[in-house]
Amino acid sequence: MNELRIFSPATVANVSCGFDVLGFCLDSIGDEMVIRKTDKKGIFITKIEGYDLPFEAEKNVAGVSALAMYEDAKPDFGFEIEIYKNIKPGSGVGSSSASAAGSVFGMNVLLGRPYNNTELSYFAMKGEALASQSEHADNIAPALFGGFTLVKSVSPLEILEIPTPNNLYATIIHPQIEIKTSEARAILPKEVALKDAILQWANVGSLIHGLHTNNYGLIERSLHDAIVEPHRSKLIPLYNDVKVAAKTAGALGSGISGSGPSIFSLCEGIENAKKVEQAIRKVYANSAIEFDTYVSKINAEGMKILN
Ligand SMILES: Nc1ncnc2c1ncn2[C@@H]1O[C@H](COP(=O)(O)OP(=O)(O)O)[C@@H](O)[C@H]1O
Ligand SMILES: N[C@@H](CCOP(=O)(O)O)C(=O)O
Repeated sequence: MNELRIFSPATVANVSCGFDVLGFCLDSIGDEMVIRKTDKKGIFITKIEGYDLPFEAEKNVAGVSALAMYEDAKPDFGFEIEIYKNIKPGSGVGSSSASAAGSVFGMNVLLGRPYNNTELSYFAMKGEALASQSEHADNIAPALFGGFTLVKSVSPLEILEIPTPNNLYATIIHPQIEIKTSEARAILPKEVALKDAILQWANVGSLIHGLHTNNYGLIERSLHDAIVEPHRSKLIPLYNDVKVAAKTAGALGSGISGSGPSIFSLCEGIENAKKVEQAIRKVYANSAIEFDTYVSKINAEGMKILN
């Protein structure tokens, strides 16, 4: 095989209480990428459609992760990368991670799959660091593994796959403003109060237990963020109104998706997820801000090979 086209999914990182460690993979939003072997050695980004992004491999997250893997694999050929972007950069649903993870996923298939998903996450993290100025894998791991993932540690990289209750859906609203992950990280405090840390690790533990035991009530009671949301929510217009509307319409809970501005809600069942979508659309419909909404099953598979 010399060429393949992939679907590289969007993700929701953090999942309220799990800043930098928890994430899940979406089904209905993502980019497409074509990865092709070429005789000329090196990494070449040859096409980008959808958004204006750099073609130089060193300046594009897809190129940086590809170079990290290429330097390790040392093949006697090169790769061309085409990026068909649907996920707006700065959206908070893993625009950068879809590209950073997509290039290495596709190259790995063309190389005969020498790397496992954790190794691919390691290379992808190098690309993600270009966009966010930080090496985290909570947006990359779910794109590569699918489902929910927990990044237990980045050095050494250890990623755990968490089971997803069958009837769990996500509703996303993406207000069309750009928040760069690097900027949303820069406003966070360097230290946290012990009382907030206690709340947070109790919620992370109970959210993981709720996911393992299909306990929607426990998931609902765990979707709280005492540490990051108070700072970042100020960057997102109508944030609290969306949370209240989603809860009133039956969501288990809502939070900032990744570094924002997208807001996710988790819902039991597709009917609930669609009701929540209608309710949060009404919140933004009365504003001057353009927005998109999506309802998605949790994508258990992650990346998909299209042909
Ligand atoms: N292939 C790429 N896809 C998306 N963003 C990229 C890519 N390459 C470089 N970037 C840069 O990364 C930044 C967007 O990443 P980030 O702020 O993390 O947004 P998101 O939360 O949507 O992933 C922008 O500055 C963008 O120019
Ligand atoms: N944990 C990171 C996740 C960023 O995700 P993205 O989808 O906004 O790229 C953070 O919150 O900074």
